[in-house]
Amino acid sequence: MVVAKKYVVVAPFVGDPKPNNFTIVEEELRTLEQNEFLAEALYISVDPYQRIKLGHTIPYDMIGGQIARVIESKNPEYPVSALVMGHFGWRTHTIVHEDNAKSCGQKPYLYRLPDFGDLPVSLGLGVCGRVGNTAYFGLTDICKPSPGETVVVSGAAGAVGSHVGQIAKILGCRVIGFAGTDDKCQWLLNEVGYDHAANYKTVNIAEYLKQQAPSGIDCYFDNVGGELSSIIISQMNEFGRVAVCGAISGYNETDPEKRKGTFLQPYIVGKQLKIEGFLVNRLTNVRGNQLKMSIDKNKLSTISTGEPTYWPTDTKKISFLPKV
Ligand SMILES: NC(=O)C1=CN([C@@H]2O[C@H](COP(=O)(O)OP(=O)(O)OC[C@H]3O[C@@H](n4cnc5c(N)ncnc54)[C@H](OP(=O)(O)O)[C@@H]3O)[C@@H](O)[C@H]2O)C=CC1
Ligand SMILES: CCCCCC(=O)/C=C/[C@@H]1[C@@H](C/C=C\CCCC(=O)O)[C@@H](O)C[C@H]1O
Repeated sequence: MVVAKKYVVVAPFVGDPKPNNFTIVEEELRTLEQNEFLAEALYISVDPYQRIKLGHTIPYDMIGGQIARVIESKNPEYPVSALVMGHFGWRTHTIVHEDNAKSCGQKPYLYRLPDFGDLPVSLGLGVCGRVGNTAYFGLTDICKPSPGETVVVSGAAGAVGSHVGQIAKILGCRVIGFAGTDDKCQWLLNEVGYDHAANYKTVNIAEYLKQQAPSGIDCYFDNVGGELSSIIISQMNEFGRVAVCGAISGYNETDPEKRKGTFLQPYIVGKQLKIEGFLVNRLTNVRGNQLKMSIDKNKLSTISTGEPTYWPTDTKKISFLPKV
């Protein structure tokens, strides 16, 4: 009999998530029924949305995507040793019934990974998975940048932002990023390929943008929300486009007073801006063929020719997950 270990959220998140928000529980798994398979986690994704996905009554099993290997199967579509991406949560072993997995709220819920060749399969959670798709579809479907335009990215050194910058450069744009340390900014400039990068904690953001984007901003990929975003949006050109991807500056903030923002409507109306929020699942569902292509061919072939680049993250044992 297989005993799974899983993370259970036992205390609500207040501020930064902490180890005592979780406990690890052992779960004895039953034998497989027809059409089920047993998946063993190889890589588990730790993402900002996991702390704000609401509607759960404590205690609940921690959510999240993982790359897993099929180690036992009664489903010919998922034979032993196949690799899958699935939203199984933070757990070591999962009995998966394809129909149940497909009806869970977080699409894309379950699919087999293509052969990644020499590339690490963890990319199925990164550039060849939701991270890459969020960057690619958010930028190209919503910002729709043209060559020569100026694109600003917040959360630029994060998983999504570092890919947005690379894709924008591939599309021929001038790219400016904001990140929270000088080291991250150097990395953006020297390795990721951003044209300009600044530490939003120490720089005068409005002045910096006037210097580095003297002709104004055409596209803004917003990962953070809050005051940084308000300053950027107030400097956009006529018909500028904003892809609102996330609002990480507020995820740990429990004081509603600190979430109040600048009155932006005059800029939005005066400059006739388009500001659109998105969840990557909508864009990948609409462009389902491209999602398949991106994990089958496009992303992998562009990686193997050198762009976009990915930076594998150190992997840790499951006991380290809350610290990540
Ligand atoms: N819409 C969608 O479908 C999806 C949205 N997202 C969103 O994309 C965003 C980025 O996700 P991802 O790249 O995976 O995250 P990462 O965890 O890789 O990076 C997030 C970065 O955000 C920065 N950050 C944290 N707090 C603040 C703050 N107060 N102000 C400005 N920056 C801050 C931090 O960098 P620093 O040190 O530079 O501050 C941090 O490293 C998130 O908002 C996430 O919710 C992600 C996936 C799908
Ligand atoms: C202010 C919320 C911004 C969330 C951005 C984000 O990281 C989205 C990630 C999605 C995630 C949906 C998570 C929260 C959405 C809240 C609304 C809801 O459906 O409850 C998940 O579904 C897949 C990620 O791409």
